[in-house]
Parts: sequence; C-alpha cells; structure tokens
Amino acid sequence: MSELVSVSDHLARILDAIEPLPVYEQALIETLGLTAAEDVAAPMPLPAFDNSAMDGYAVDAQDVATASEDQPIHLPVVGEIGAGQARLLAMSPGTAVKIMTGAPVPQGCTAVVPYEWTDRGVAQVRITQAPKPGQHIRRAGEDVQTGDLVVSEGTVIGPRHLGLLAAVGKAGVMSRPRPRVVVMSTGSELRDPGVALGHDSVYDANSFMLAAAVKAAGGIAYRVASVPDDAHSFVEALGDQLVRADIVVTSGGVSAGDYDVVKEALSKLGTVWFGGVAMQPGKPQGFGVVGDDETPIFTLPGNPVSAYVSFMTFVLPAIRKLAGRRPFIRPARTARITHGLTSIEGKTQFVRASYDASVATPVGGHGSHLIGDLAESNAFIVLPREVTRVAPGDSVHVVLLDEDV
Ligand SMILES: Nc1nc2c(c(=O)[nH]1)N[C@H]1C(S)=C(S)[C@@H](COP(=O)(O)OP(=O)(O)OC[C@H]3O[C@@H](n4cnc5c(N)ncnc54)[C@H](O)[C@@H]3O)O[C@H]1N2
Ligand code: MOO
Repeated sequence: MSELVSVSDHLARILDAIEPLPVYEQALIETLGLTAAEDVAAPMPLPAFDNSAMDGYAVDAQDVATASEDQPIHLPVVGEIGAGQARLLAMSPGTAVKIMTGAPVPQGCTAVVPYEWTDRGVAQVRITQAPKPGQHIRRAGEDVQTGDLVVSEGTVIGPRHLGLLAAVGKAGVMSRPRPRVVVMSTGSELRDPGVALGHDSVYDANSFMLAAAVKAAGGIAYRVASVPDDAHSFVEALGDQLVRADIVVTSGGVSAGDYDVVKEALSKLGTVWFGGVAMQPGKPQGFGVVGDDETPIFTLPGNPVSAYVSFMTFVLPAIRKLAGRRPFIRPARTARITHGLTSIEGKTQFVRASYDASVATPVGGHGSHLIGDLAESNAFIVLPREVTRVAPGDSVHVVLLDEDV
C-alpha cells in the first residue's frame, strides 16, 4: 500500500493552493460576519456636536447656581430646540431655551436643567435645583474622535461593529465575500429525506451536514442533490456547478470500491490527487483543481463521520483562508480525558467527545458510520500519530466543533 500522507502535510498542501478571495467594498448591512479587509478610521467624531443628554432647559450654569426648592430661580424661555431642529444657534445670559435629548446645545449654554428640576414652564421656567457646570451636556468627540480606529483589519464584523460603523457614517466596508461552496454527495443508494426509502437505500445525510457546516463557517452553501455512481453523470453535474463555486466539496466514491465514481472520473484529469491521509476516520482523501478556472475540489470519504472529520480538518481552514479569517486552523485546547483509549500507531485519531470545563468524555465507538454518536458530541479529542494509548485523567488535545474563533 502506498505511503500515507500526514494530516499536517495534506492541510499544508491545501492551504498553499487556496488564495483569499478578492476584496471589495460591500454594503454595510451585508458585512455582518465578514472579515474587515481594511483599518477603518472614524471620519468624524462621536458625538458629532455638543448635545443635551436630557429633555429640559439649556441655561448658563452661573445663572442658576443658587437655585433650590426654597429659593427657586425664574428664567424667561426664549426658544425651543428639538433633535434635528436647530435653528437657534446661540442664547443670551439670563435666559433659558427648551431643549430635547440629542439636540445641539446652543452657544452660551453651559448646562442643561432636566424637566424634573423645573415647573416645565412655557414662557418662563421655575428652576429648583442647580446643575453643575457642564452637567447633562454630551461633548463632541467624548466617545470617538476623528481618526480613531473603529474597526481594524481582520476583525469579524458583528452587530456592535455595524452599529459603530453606521454611527460614523460608513456606508460600506472593504471585505472579502462569503466563500461559495458547492456540496455534492455521490452514491446510487442515496435518497433525499422525505421520500420513501428502499431496503437498499439510505438518506443523504452528508450533503445536508456539510452544507450546514459551510454555513456555520460563514460560507454560502449550494447543496446539489446526490449524484448516482456513474462517471458521466458526475462529470456533467460537476461541470454545471463550477460557475458558482469558489470551492467544491464532494462526499463518497473515493475508496477502493468497484463504483468509486469520484475517483474514477477525476483521476483521468491528472489535476486531483487521490490517496490516503494518516488519520482515522477520514483516510481516503482527494484534493486538487477542476475546470477552466482551476476551482479547488475536496473529495471527502462517504462515511458520514469521516466526511465530517475531513470537513473540519481540511475544508474549514480553506473556507476561512478564502474569507481572510484568522486563525485558519481551529486552535486546540487541553482537557483531562475521563476514560482510557487505544489508538492505531501512525494515524492521527479523531475521537468524538463531549467537552465541558476542561474535561473530555469520549462518546460512542470508532465506527465512521456512527452519526448518532457524532451528533451527541461537541468536540474531537485529537490523538497524535505516535500515541497508541491514553489513560483516564491524561491530558489530551481537544478541538471544539461549534466554537466560532
Ligand atoms: N477495500 C477497501 N474498502 C474501503 C476502504 C479501503 O481502504 N479499502 N476504506 C474505507 C474507508 S476508511 C472509508 S471512509 C470508506 C470511504 O468510501 P467512499 O468515500 O468511497 O464512500 P462510499 O463507498 O460512497 O460510502 C461509504 C459509506 O458511507 C455511506 N454514505 C456515502 N455517502 C453518504 C451520504 N451522503 N449520506 C449518508 N451516508 C453516506 C455509504 O452508504 C456507505 O455506507 O470506504 C471504506 N471502504
Ligand atoms: O475514513 Mo474511513 O474513515 O476510516 O471509515
């Protein structure tokens, strides 16, 4: 049997072949979850101008410094300023101007008296409490100053970043688009959920699981209905899909069977490598490029757990690289394992596990058809090639499956 390639060598070959997608300016609302490809400096301060923090009266603090319940101060009300209505730009000493929260304070105003400290007078106002100088005035630039970095390159844009970008008037951000990933499963035995199942057929779990994993990774998934084990149909279906693919992910048809259609169809091209990776599950793998645009293609093994482990190990880092999102590879954590395990020497072992608070509990058996166990787990314990045995309480590396780092 030919030599197995290590997980890290296969991943390195994949990442070498993947180029981040080109950057362009995208409308602000579309950038949620995308990685900023520029440092965004605030083009304006926040607040943009001195404004009132309260509904009340703009005054000169000196005029009302002695105001109290016992000795109220009366001032004439000479105007009114609402948010978005600032015709009155200045006020004279000895007067008050009605002002609403967010409205620009007029020149000459050094404090705002909230309604609660007044009789809410219209022509004249009775003030019974003295504001400190500057009280209830929100100063221009006290939050963000012009030129401040509001989003740095590499930031994954979330709702709060979007809010800030909108607040400083940015209508778009330079970013990379969501990678478009075509997911195709192969196998004449596959049926879509919802249709009747013959005694020799199975529901197509992989294309749903992989398309969902693409979305969870921030990509756009195009799931293609399963293709039968026929090289001509496969090549035709693949050709139809390339126009909308940044990468293609197939499952099934890559081992040693008589109907391993993916391998049969793509081997002829000479642009896709097929071979074994030293891992369990997930040994039979293929990676290369197809079509005029040399679209990267991942041909994952068909057993559902193998397909998922392969996705998380090889496809996820590629999607992240396309999107310019770091780190490409999900960082491992350290955990205490609850049970002992054995592992085949020379293969990286991915053990389904449930992880909580630095403790990892293996879930289910080794079989790569055990999708029930897979769904119960939230982590893989990763045992390196040289490790053949771990004891309960040993420290192990764990990769969390749902963490969005
Ligand atoms: N003689 C050998 N046989 C096998 C080897 C080997 O080295 N020599 N490798 C085994 C390993 S490891 C794996 S993994 C599988 C991979 O096989 P394929 O990629 O060719 O996948 P298929 O044969 O098409 O299917 C395998 C298995 O998975 C089920 N399957 C496939 N697609 C789906 C799907 N979309 N949804 C649900 N289940 C799916 C399929 O029905 C089979 O049971 O090969 C071993 N054999
Ligand atoms: O990839 Mo196979 O994973 O060992 O069943």
